Amino acid sequence: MPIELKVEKVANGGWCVGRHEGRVVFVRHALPGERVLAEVTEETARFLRADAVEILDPSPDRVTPPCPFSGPGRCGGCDWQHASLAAQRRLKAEVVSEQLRRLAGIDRAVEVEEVPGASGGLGWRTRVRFAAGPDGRLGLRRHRSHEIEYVGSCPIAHPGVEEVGAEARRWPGADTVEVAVSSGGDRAVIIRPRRRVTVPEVDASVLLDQGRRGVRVLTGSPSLTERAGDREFRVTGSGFWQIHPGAPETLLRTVLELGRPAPGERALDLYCGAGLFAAGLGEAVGPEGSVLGIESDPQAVRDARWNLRDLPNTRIERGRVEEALGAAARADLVVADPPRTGLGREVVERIAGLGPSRFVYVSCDPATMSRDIAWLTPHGYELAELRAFDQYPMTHHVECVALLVRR
Ligand SMILES: C[S@@+](CC[C@H](N)C(=O)[O-])C[C@H]1O[C@@H](n2cnc3c(N)ncnc32)[C@H](O)[C@@H]1O
Repeated sequence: MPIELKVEKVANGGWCVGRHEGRVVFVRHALPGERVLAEVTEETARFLRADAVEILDPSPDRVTPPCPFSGPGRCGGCDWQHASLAAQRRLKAEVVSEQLRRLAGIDRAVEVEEVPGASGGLGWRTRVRFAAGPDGRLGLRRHRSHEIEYVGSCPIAHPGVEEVGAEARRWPGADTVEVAVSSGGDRAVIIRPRRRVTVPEVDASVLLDQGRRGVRVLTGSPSLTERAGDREFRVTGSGFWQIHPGAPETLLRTVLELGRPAPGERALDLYCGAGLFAAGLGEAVGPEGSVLGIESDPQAVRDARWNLRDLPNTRIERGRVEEALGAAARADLVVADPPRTGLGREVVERIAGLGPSRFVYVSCDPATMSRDIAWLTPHGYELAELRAFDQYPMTHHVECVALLVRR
């Protein structure tokens, strides 16, 4: 039986908050201010989760979703297809502000900026990992489910991903099939096999089999070429690279603007991936300065070392930041771009112990970022600037770049 809800404010993670018989309800497919009928999808003692299945009073921000596969019980890839792009950015800004206030005690108005390269919030995703069903058909996972929504196409995928045509083929034996297009013009298909895969014909220059024993090249070369500014980066297989085409340059520029690396300084790039920020830092600090990048993925470390081979002042250390940071001595500037889980207390304390005058925190989760900022505050750091970017339109995700300075 659906329940009737008056939807209140937005919450982190693509939910809005309502109330039912004294319990909080986290509701998807709704917008603040709406009255909806919602189907309960999960019930705990403290809260309910629900999907809005009928909109009784729609918000003026509601639009017809551009994707025919989105909606209650359908593809779980997007959260805000039913909101205008302006409303999505407003909701994300509210979430970042709220997390900073609640978890770090900081009152700050936030504006979420557009990232160039995604007209109307569509056609931006340069890497899409499809799940393969038992018959080899491809689709995307439903929200909080292993079930697959068999999408004929994905409107947030970059046109190059769609041109590969992977969703139109069958991939018997595959577990997942990732399609990646690079700014250097490569089109790659990376297959994770469940058993022997029968590979269909697709329009890709690179075909890789990324099994348990590493990357096996079926066609082309094992790596893609990405470009940011006037530099080229090698990224092997499904190694990390920002998935919005405008993100590498936007983030690199913002990191350098906020961090202001100066000639002769010592900088760290934690969770450095293929070396995007380390490259910019290495150029800025010059031959008298130095940059240490730390990264745990062995293939990303090999890529970063290759990408920075013309910058002898940069060094990449392979290891988990939690352990490898112990060997670092002092730093003028620290840049960190951790996964969604954030830094954690141990890494926060190690960073503070290095005594940088500036710390630039690149984060894809405003909750863990705000928590880490709260842990940095007693060490004498304060939030000086914050930029937020709509790097994942149609989803609830938002990218922040925060500058913390030592008082
Ligand atoms: C969000 S990506 C950032 C990469 C890079 N800054 C970029 O923009 O291309 C995070 C990176 O951290 C690495 N990573 C994850 N956990 C780590 C850890 N505990 N220590 C070191 N690196 C880690 C991942 O392999 C990934 O390359």
